[in-house]
Amino acid sequence: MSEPVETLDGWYSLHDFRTIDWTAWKLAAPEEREAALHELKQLFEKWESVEERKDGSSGIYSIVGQKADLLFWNLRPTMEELNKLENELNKTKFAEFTLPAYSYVSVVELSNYMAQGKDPDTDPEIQARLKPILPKWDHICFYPMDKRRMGDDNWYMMSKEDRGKLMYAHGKTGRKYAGKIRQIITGSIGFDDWEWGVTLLGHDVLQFKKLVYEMRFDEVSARFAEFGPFYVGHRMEKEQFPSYMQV
Ligand code: VOV
Repeated sequence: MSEPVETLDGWYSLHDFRTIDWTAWKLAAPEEREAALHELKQLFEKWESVEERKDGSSGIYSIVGQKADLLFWNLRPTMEELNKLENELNKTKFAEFTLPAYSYVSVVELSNYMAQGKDPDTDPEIQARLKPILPKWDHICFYPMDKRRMGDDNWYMMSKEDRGKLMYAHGKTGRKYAGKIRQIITGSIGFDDWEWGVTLLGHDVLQFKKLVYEMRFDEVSARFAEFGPFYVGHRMEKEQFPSYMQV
């Protein structure tokens, strides 16, 4: 049997994709729309204060294309907190004008393929990666993925050493994009339909295409990666929200 790799697990993650019911929004009275936006602003402020206390992190994104209009991405120390937060959002007036588009439940994950003998509980760099305050970079790309289990291309039947070599080459490709793209890998085995969520943050949207394309040629992606739907979008400040919703 091949040996599993140990994972370090950090904050829990909920990617909550919504579609706006523009017809209902347009039909609503201006006071109703204003009240909905005011209530939502208060919720965003609450998320901001959680982030200031470093008890979690949140991002609001506008999604391009018909798969969704908005992404609310929240990271929290426990899954219960995410569940509470989701419920709170669902009870807002604003949520009455949204339809669920997609959601993804996972936990920030680091695998110890590249373990360097650091103590994960005290090492500040590892802790910052496990409990990431989302960088305020302009663009986001999210997709779920699996590692293939088919015939000779079965990731889970390979030795840890061989998997480690492929992951090393993967990391080498990724590091070429240092400063351009930040990746946050979240593990979702047992939580959601795919094995990992890949979230990329960048200053230039084109760099997502360049990185994902280049990685397709790495053996680990070429032989083993299966991909779900891709979502791409732009970060929004809470102050931009009223003009985004202006009709
Ligand atoms: C900025 C780009 C970038 C960089 C630097 C990077 C580096 C690294 C390192 C060093 C490691 C291993 C240790 C750890 O940190 O866990 C990983 C781990 C992982 N990655 Fe990665 N990855 C990137 C980017 C990056 C992308 C774009 C993808 C999607 C693949 C593609 O083809 O579309 C991806 C996937 C993953 C996954 C699913 C894992 C977990 C695999 C497992 O079996 O456990 N990743 N990744």
